[in-house]
Amino acid sequence: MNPNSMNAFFEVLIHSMNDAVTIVDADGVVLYWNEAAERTYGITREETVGKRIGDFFTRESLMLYQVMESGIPVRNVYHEPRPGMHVTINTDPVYNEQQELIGAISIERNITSYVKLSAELYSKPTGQNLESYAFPFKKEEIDETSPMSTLNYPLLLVGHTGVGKRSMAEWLHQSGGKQGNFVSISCNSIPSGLIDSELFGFHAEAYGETADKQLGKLGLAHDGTIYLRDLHTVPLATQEKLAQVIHDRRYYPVGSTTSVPLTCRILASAPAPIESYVAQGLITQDLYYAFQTTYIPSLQERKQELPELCRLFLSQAAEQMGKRVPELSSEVMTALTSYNWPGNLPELKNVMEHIIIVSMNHPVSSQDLPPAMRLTTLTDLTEQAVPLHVHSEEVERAHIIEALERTGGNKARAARLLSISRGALYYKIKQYGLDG
Ligand SMILES: Nc1ncnc2c1ncn2[C@@H]1O[C@H](COP(=O)(O)OP(=O)(O)OP(=O)(O)O)[C@@H](O)[C@H]1O
Repeated sequence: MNPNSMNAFFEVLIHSMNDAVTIVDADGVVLYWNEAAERTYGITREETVGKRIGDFFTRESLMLYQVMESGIPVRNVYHEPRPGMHVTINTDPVYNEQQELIGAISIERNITSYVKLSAELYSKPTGQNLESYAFPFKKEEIDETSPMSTLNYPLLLVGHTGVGKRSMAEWLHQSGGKQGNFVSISCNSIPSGLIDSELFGFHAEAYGETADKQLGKLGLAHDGTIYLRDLHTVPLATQEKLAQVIHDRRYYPVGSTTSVPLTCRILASAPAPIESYVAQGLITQDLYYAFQTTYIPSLQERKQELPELCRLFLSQAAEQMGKRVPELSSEVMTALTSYNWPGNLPELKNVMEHIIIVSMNHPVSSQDLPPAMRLTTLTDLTEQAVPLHVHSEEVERAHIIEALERTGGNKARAARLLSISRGALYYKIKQYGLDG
């Protein structure tokens, strides 16, 4: 394909994008200004193309100049270009084949509707029970006949650490109207030699123990639910027995030749991706297929629920500490949404507790967040005064006049404000005939 056709494709691509695209040459002169940019800023292509970007925008243009100077791209910089409009910006320098700088591209994603939605969801209580609302599955969404709600159906909850598997299991137990206990067992904390008796109990005669100690966790969960956390750490021989128990719905206490009926529901958890644990032989095929498997998404896959979860954990922490539940500003919600949450719900809980401890102001600002999740804003990146070289001559002249007026004619201070040397300012004052 010839390069001109390729250019035609790129041009259509850029103009059809929903993100605002600005392309400037190495002097900051606008080469491209797509339709989304026209919509976002209310300035037409005809007005911008061929002009210096600095004549229209200060901070945005500075970022383009900065990446051209540093050669380092910037990602996900948050900016509120006008009140109520929220964007995140990616900017990259562009080089030709000889590695010479030829300009820069900035792509701005308008996240206003998302930020507004988050703020709305955060501020409008739904009137539902928060605990259950905070689960990735809604009670009414779970079909009565689905394995998730069907009583006594063994269910394996798969997901990364801290996604809420245990809470989900407890909720299934409670909402299933079980009479018996919810008994949880962390399989990786039990020495492998003891796990069988821990689960199945043992025959009193074989060990001479008291009657109370005969019951294993399966027995203690009579008419209730047993939750086996980290199923993949159960020794393989015990896994085979468990698969058999699920199949027969009966089990043998250790040392006994008489089987007893299984009267509880078995729920278990394992990390994702479960298939790799099965492939590695850490979970036997028999046991894996004895369960229905349900994937619990990580927090970064269910960010739409962040406002609810924030509200839940904030109110829990506030109640514990006897404090008021603070408002979260849209800037904070944007920062929380941009973060990836590798630690899932416990990390979110922790951050909400941190906010309650440190926040003195209402609403909470992004400064109240732990440093790793504070937003980089355009203002952070472009804090210094506006250097003169970003503007065209006409605008440059106006800026010099303004700087001189602001400093009462003090040329040294005006030069500092414009980020140029005093000598350069004298030269420009003369060039623009401002010395009369
Ligand atoms: N729906 C919910 N409502 C309230 N708190 C919740 C909810 N879901 C999870 N949590 C909280 O999130 C934290 C992590 O949840 P949980 O212990 O259930 O995760 P997990 O996936 O079982 O963790 P692990 O991988 O360590 O076994 C807990 O503090 C729990 O109280």
